[in-house]
Parts: sequence; C-alpha cells; structure tokens
Amino acid sequence: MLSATSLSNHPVSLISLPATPTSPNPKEFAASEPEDLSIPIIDFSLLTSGDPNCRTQIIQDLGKACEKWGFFMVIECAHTLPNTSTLEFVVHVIRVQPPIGYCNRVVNHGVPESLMKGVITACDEFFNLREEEKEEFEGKHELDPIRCGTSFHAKIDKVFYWRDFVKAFVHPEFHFPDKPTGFRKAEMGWVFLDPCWNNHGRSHRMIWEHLSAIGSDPLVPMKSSMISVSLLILPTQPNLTKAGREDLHMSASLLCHKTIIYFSGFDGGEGLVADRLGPLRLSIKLISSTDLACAPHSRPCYAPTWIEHELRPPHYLAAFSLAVCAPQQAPFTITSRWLGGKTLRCKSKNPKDERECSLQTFYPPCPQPQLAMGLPPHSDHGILTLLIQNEVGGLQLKHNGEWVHVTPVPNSILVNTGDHLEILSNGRYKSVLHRAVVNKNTTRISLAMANGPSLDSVVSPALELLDGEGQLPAYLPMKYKDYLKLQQSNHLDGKACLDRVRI
Ligand SMILES: O=C(O)CCC(=O)C(=O)O
Ligand SMILES: [Fe+2]
Repeated sequence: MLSATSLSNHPVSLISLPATPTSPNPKEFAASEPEDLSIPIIDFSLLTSGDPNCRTQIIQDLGKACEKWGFFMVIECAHTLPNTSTLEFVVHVIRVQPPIGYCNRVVNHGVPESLMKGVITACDEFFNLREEEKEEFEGKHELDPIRCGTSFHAKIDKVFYWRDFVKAFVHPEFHFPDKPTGFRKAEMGWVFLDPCWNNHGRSHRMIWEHLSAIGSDPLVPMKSSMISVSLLILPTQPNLTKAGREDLHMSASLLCHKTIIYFSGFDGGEGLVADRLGPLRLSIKLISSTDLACAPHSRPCYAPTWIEHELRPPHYLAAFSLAVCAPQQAPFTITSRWLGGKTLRCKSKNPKDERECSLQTFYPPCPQPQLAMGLPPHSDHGILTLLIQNEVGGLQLKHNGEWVHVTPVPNSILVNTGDHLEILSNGRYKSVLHRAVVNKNTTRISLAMANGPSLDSVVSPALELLDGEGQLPAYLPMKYKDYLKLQQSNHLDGKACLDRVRI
C-alpha cells in the first residue's frame, strides 16, 4: 500500500510532489483566518441545567447553530477561549448538581481529556505501524467493517490525498484493527453507560452488552476482586408539569450519557492500566427514570439495583465511542424538538441497530502543501459527525460561500451536520461542506465519529415535518446502506451524492 506516511518518510518526497492535473490551485486553500472565532460554542452543562430558561435558550442556540453553520464546538468549561467577546454563542456555565465527589468531570461534553488524548496517541501508533502490518486491514468493499487506505476510492481516484485513514464500524458491533496494543491501554478509571437505558425501556442487559463491547481479551485473575462504583445524581424537580417531565427525562438521559462510573478500592489510587488488571467484578447501582421523576429532594430516593459483571479491559476507541454518545444524541434530539416541538422519527426502528462509524485520519507533514490535498470538499453521510483532533489545524468549512479555517481548541469536540440530517429535516439543516488542508511541518491527526440509522433504514424527509408544514419532500427516499455505498464508491466530490437524491 502506498501510504502518505511512507511517502512522507521517504527522502524523495522531501524534494517535490509530482504535479497532477488534479493538483489544486494554491489560491483555493486560502481561508478567512480569524473568522472561526464566531463558530458557535455550545456548553453542554446547560442542557442538563435545572433552570428551564437555560435549557430553552441552549436548545434554541443549538438549532440556530445547526441551521446557520451546520457546525459547532462543544468545549470543556475549564478552557478559556481566546477573544470570547467575539463569539456569537457564548453562554454562561451553570453547573448541574455535581455527582458525589467528582463534580469537575461531569461538565459540558463530559468526555475526559485523558481519553481524548489517549485515543489520538493510539491512532498515531497505528499509522506508524510498518506498511506490511497495516496491509491486512486494507478492506475490499465499501461496507467492510474495517478499511484502511490513502485515497478515497483506490480504483477510480486519480489523485492520492495526502493522508492515510482507517475506517471502522464501531456500533452495533465493535470492529477495529487489533494492533497496536496501545488501543487497549485505556485507563480503567471510568466506563460510560449507554445513555438510553433508563428512558427508552432498555434493560440492564443492554448496559452489559455495551460494557462487554469494551474489550475481549481474556484476563488473568487479580487480587482485589471487588470494585465499588458510585453512580449518578440527577437534578431533581418537585411538582413537574408534563413538559417539565419531558425535559427532565431528556436531562436524565443526557446526564446519564455523561455519567462517569468511578472505580474505587484499589491501592495507590493512580490510573489503572488495563493490562495490569485481572477480571474485575463490577457492581453498578442503577436507578430508573421513574425513580428520578418522583424524587422530591435533592437526593433521589430510589431502590438501587445492583448488578455484577466481569469487566474486560477497555479499548480506547470503544470507550471513546461510548463517551461521545451524549454529544451525538443531544443536538439531534434538541434540534428536532426545535423544529416546532415535534419528535422526528429520525432513526432506526431499533436503536440498537444504529450505525456508528469511526474514521481516523493521519496527515503527515507534506513537502509541498500547496500542491497536495488532505481531504477534498465533501459533506458527511450521517446525521451528525463528531470530530476531535490533535492540536494541529487543517480543517476548513464552507460558511456563507467562504472557506473558514477552524482553529483547534484543546479538549473540544467539533460537531457538524451530515447529509442524513439534511434529508430528514427536508433541507432545513444543511450538511456542511468541509475539507482538510495539510502543512509542511507537523502531523495532523483527526478522529471523526459519524452516526446514522441502521443500514436498512430508509432515509427520507420526516413525515411529521411535511404534514405539519405542508411542504413537499425535497429528497427521494433511499436505503441508508445504498446511500453509504453510493458515497463510498465514488469520488469524494462536494455534495454530489446528496444531489443524486435531491428532487
Ligand atoms: O481531518 C479532518 O479534520 C476532517 C475529516 C473529515 O472530514 C472526515 O473524516 O469526514
Ligand atoms: Fe468529513
């Protein structure tokens, strides 16, 4: 496999790149630099705020962000942004009542920094494997669970982009290359619960399915066999109206998304490295949303259910994919509520089949960045894509006809709208065009998580919208599987794929 990494490491590549007819015009890469400061910022802690006005405000802000930009950033509140006065959507932080002991972690997007850094470092290790080691993951077909490569579609692309990638379906089944071992070194300080367990009638079993997805290595027995786990505290509100209850349910599910289970009972208290551990008996206290809705005081009164299970060592990517459930679900739930308060039938009939795909991209230093392309302009196929990156810029997005450079903000998650959201909202939330440029000196790594319905779901404008607003459908229905195949088997070319279903 001719990878960008191997070219970059090769002395010849330090001289020049061959110009090809598809080499971009250098002017094309110009982006309006500081503009990105107005990219909407969303503070996730407001979504779980006990103050209904705050929630209403943030819901509206999210809707506007999706509509005007198709793009927003979720930050940790500990981070101070440069020049905040110019931000269009700065909102002040109101923290939810903190869970026992660990309040500072459950704020905003709720994904621990160590996990974000760990998964990026593990990606780096993967791309630096020898070419022969990566070859076995090349993948032959568009829907292969793991695919590794350089150009978008090796058979038809005339240009190799200056990047290497590995794509993997991480949900409903978790797939990922079994190398390098670094991916399995996630610290065992936390595990995330599936957020939907408590308000969509999911059984506790689901949780275990998720937890078991975290890893599959056999473990050796360990000495300290019991781990106690403290679970969640949710904001509680007496005398809830129906709307209030709905909000609480939403908040509960959002907070559960972010619930961090802390393990205790180990000596030393330092981070626990998975491969030092044997089988862990994990006990989790579960409370249901009914208990929550009834809880009159700040501490919900509930009858906890204890379950025990053997936990396997976590995989960085599996842990990350669970961790980003909230940022993925929340904007969608909220933007659909914002569409006249209707709940769009957006997703698969069975949420268990929803598809989540992770795409890790590695852009090594490029000798002539003005002649190379990292990733051409395109929109993503799913509902929303969440993206994290190392601290090297390169992502640009199209806003009001201009390319806007996105400056990386440490510990932030970028969220962009995808084609499926555009179709579903009948064009109200457009999928955003974006691209990646490369640079001469530094490697850039990004990790995108795209989520969509199950492969057999038919993607079409939401009936609720059409009925309610007397609109005609602006997109033809298509099976998600066929849409994915169509997009993945052609050149990556702006919104060409979406244009095929546009009426
Ligand atoms: O590397 C980036 O920032 C962009 C990646 C991207 O657009 C994608 O994975 O779809
Ligand atoms: Fe993308």
